[in-house]
Amino acid sequence: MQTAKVSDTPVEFIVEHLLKAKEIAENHASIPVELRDNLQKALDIASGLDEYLEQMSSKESEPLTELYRKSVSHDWNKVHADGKTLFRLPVTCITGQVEGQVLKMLVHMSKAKRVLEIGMFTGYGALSMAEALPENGQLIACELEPYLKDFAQPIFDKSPHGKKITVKTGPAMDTLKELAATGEQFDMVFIDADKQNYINYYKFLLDHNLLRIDGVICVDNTLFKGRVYLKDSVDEMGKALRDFNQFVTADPRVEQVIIPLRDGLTIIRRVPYTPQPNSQSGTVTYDEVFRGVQGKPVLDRLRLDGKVAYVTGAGQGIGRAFAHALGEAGAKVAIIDMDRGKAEDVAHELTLKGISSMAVVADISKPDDVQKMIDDIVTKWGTLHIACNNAGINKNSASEETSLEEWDQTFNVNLRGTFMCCQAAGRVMLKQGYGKIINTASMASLIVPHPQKQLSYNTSKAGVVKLTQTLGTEWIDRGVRVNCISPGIVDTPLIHSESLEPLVQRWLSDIPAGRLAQVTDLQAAVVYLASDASDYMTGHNLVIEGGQSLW
Ligand SMILES: C[S@@+](CC[C@H](N)C(=O)[O-])C[C@H]1O[C@@H](n2cnc3c(N)ncnc32)[C@H](O)[C@@H]1O
Repeated sequence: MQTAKVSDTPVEFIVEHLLKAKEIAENHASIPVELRDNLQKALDIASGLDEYLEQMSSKESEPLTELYRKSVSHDWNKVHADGKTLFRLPVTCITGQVEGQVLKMLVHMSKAKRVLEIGMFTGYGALSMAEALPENGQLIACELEPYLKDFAQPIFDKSPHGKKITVKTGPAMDTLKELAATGEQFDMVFIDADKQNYINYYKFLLDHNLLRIDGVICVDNTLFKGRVYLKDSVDEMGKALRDFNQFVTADPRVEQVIIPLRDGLTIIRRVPYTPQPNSQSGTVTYDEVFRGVQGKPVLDRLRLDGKVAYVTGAGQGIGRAFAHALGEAGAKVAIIDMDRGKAEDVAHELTLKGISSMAVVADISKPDDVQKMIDDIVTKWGTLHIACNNAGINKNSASEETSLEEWDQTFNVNLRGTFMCCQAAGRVMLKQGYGKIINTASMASLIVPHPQKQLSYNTSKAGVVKLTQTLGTEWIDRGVRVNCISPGIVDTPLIHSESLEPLVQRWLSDIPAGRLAQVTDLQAAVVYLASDASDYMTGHNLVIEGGQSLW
């Protein structure tokens, strides 16, 4: 990678001055050898830094390499002399590999979906950030010079991430006004344009809510060759950046840090700022609605970090989806299934996603298995907060022909098994004064699904609802909430079996939503019922059936 020939960053200036000092020392025989040695050591440390950072940071993608090469070999003086750009663009203004990698990391870490760049140049920073955006992510790049949009676009087009980038040409402040007028908001902003306007861009972003709370602003060149802190430095740009840094430091709406990378990169986070009551704060009501319960905004109250959960029947279908959802929300999850292979596969899936997980084999119709599964979880993770009793079976037969064997099998798993799980989990939870039990009931607890005949299933699921209501009211004053979820007809491979496939069309005509449920339609509900956000809900049957029970 080509290094800048003209000093541009504090480190490059340090190197330049050390080289001069070394030259002077070499021309003066009276300079002690010790001083020369120390100068050389300082020079080695300073001059090796940038190269080492480049070597030890992830390599850029091919489109970025091409973009960099094309940018540094372009004759920008000629472009300006030919009247193609308003200003003469110095090639040193390109964001390089290391800073590009930092920006990319920040997009990943902040989980940004919408990014704004102010000052694109040839698009190195824009493409670096776009590479970290999700498929549906969007980056808007503001650039004064239309020439640069035409320069960057062919390389953006070669990258699978280029389609996420929209370039808006013209003065950035005009674009910011347009974006504010349409109520746009961003998760991350990179300010890297005309230095004198930094403060105006920053103020506009915060004053017009263009940056979401907890969003991040990265600002380049905030050390400006060291001139922001050098006492004898008086040039316009250095002064603009010094004023900018001071303004940000005094702004209570943000937290910030300057990283001494290249010419200085400030990272600013917009914090949930609450002015002191009694200040000139108008009619703001400073209660939990405003601040969030325990200071947490509503989505944070759905998090399950530090919680221990289990899901029965988690080897496939709804249970697997529940286990993923609880894990994604932060819980450790025990995958319970009769089938060891399936339980281990799902536990492995969770581990791949960085979720703590364990596979437990249990037949929940057997009391010893149920007790052992609870003991295994408590032994491994010390406690249990969330019990998701989902395992169940469904057998079809005309009622006049339903055998006692079918009835008993269904009830043994669906109702007796669920009761045993509730009881064993409940004993741990009542002791600690906290727990969330979520049972899987069914829309069949409310209506009689047809034309299939499933008396024992329907009756057992109605029993699950009554079990839930009874436990939910009996245990809530000791901190244990019990609720259930009643899914409609869920699109699983079973539905597409030879015997059931012909019924699908019939069911669809009974469903206002016009489609079967996907297991993912149920995931948010289990997280809600498992979280503190649902603490006032107990004994509830949460029906998710696309409206089917209403027709
Ligand atoms: C330091 S370079 C940006 C480098 C770029 N972020 C990258 O990743 O390589 C500054 C850019 O800001 C643009 N610029 C300067 N004044 C501007 C303004 N008022 N509005 C929009 N862009 C501006 C310049 O044309 C130049 O391309």
